[in-house]
Amino acid sequence: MEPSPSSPPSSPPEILDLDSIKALKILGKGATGTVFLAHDVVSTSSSSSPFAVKLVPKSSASSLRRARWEIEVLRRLSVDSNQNPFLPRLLASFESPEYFAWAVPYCSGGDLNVLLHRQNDGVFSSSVIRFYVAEIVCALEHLHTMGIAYRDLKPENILIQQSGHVTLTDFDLSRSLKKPLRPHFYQPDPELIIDRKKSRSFSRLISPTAEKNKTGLKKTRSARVNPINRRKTSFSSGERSNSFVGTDEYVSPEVIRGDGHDFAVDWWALGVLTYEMMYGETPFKGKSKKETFRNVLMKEPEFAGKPNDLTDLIRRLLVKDPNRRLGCHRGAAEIKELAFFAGVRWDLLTEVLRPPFIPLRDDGELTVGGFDIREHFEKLRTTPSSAPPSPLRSPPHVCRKNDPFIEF
Ligand SMILES: Nc1ncnc2c1ncn2[C@@H]1O[C@H](COP(=O)(O)OP(=O)(O)OP(=O)(O)O)[C@@H](O)[C@H]1O
Repeated sequence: MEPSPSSPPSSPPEILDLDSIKALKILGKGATGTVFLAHDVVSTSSSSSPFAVKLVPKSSASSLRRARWEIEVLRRLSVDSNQNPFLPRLLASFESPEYFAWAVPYCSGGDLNVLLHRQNDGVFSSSVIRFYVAEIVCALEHLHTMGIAYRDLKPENILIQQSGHVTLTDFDLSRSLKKPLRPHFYQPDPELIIDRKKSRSFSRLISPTAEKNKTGLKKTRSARVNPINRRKTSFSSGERSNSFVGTDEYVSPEVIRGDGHDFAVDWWALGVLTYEMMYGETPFKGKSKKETFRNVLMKEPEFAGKPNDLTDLIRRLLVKDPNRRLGCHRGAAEIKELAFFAGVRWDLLTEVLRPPFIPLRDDGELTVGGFDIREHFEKLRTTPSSAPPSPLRSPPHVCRKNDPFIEF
């Protein structure tokens, strides 16, 4: 049973002791915070592995609210009975008058944007897309059953764990909505739960219908829309939100129109993401934000080549009317039933031992020395316009392609 949004964690997360940790490098910098790779310099345990620490300055009421909310979501995801393999948990947190800091497990494979960009033609094969989309569907399904709309799905927010499985990150734009009342909303189709005994390699967990993508379209990084309120936020029934949030190429028509939105915004964004993984570019990108938004509202996505199960999935997710969009009635169950996922053993996803890309192990070289996160924060605070020192920046993550996986 899912805990209610107000369920307390089974054990309170620890206080992050900044005196006992050192940062090894900067993993990423977003609009609100800086994420460090850190390790515990006090712990004598040989098993203490590096973790990620996000530091968010209390620079405005909105950053304060969003950081508090992100910690709250992570706290809920850390409740024993509510953990999900494709979502992070909170390891520890700390609040000072100037900032919030919190620790989550380190994802050594970097993000999906970098991984996609590193492919020769900037696209994934349909079997790789199937693997990532299946895991993302499960993560979104879990959030939705908690009553949380994620609202910021994009490649930059999908991290690759050391195991090669995905983790969603960045919950500051997510929103608590009333859980769907329809009784069968999240009931999986029993026929999708298939024989557990077969191989644990993902290549055998799915149908071998990989069709090669032949486009070589260029990849661009999507820009985040400032979370501004288009209209006064109102929750008439608690089921819809009117705030205008997201990343412009990923924003759904209902958000642009300011109609109010619900969980269907995540299924729209999943359609954009899947398209981007297939073609290397998002479907509605224009020369300006205005043109992008016009395309989102008016233009149908273009598909090169013959229609197939993958384009069918994307087409159904990119339906402009949220009430006719795939997932709007029975949630993830509707998506899991599509032909593109035929043969996927949803209950075995985490047991796939050979995901498409496995990060190279770099833990050994990482756990020596480091710098003080607070000193780094102070330096940035006193020189606000200066960029973070470049040597601290993370080099592009290197993943090894999992050769057996790409065979089918
Ligand atoms: N657990 C993690 N392991 C490895 N890298 C991480 C982790 N968490 C975050 N990162 C890196 O840091 C980047 C920024 O993280 P995050 O998106 O949480 O920050 P943000 O300030 O909220 O960004 P945004 O502007 O998108 O809101 C990510 O894109 C990723 O590259």
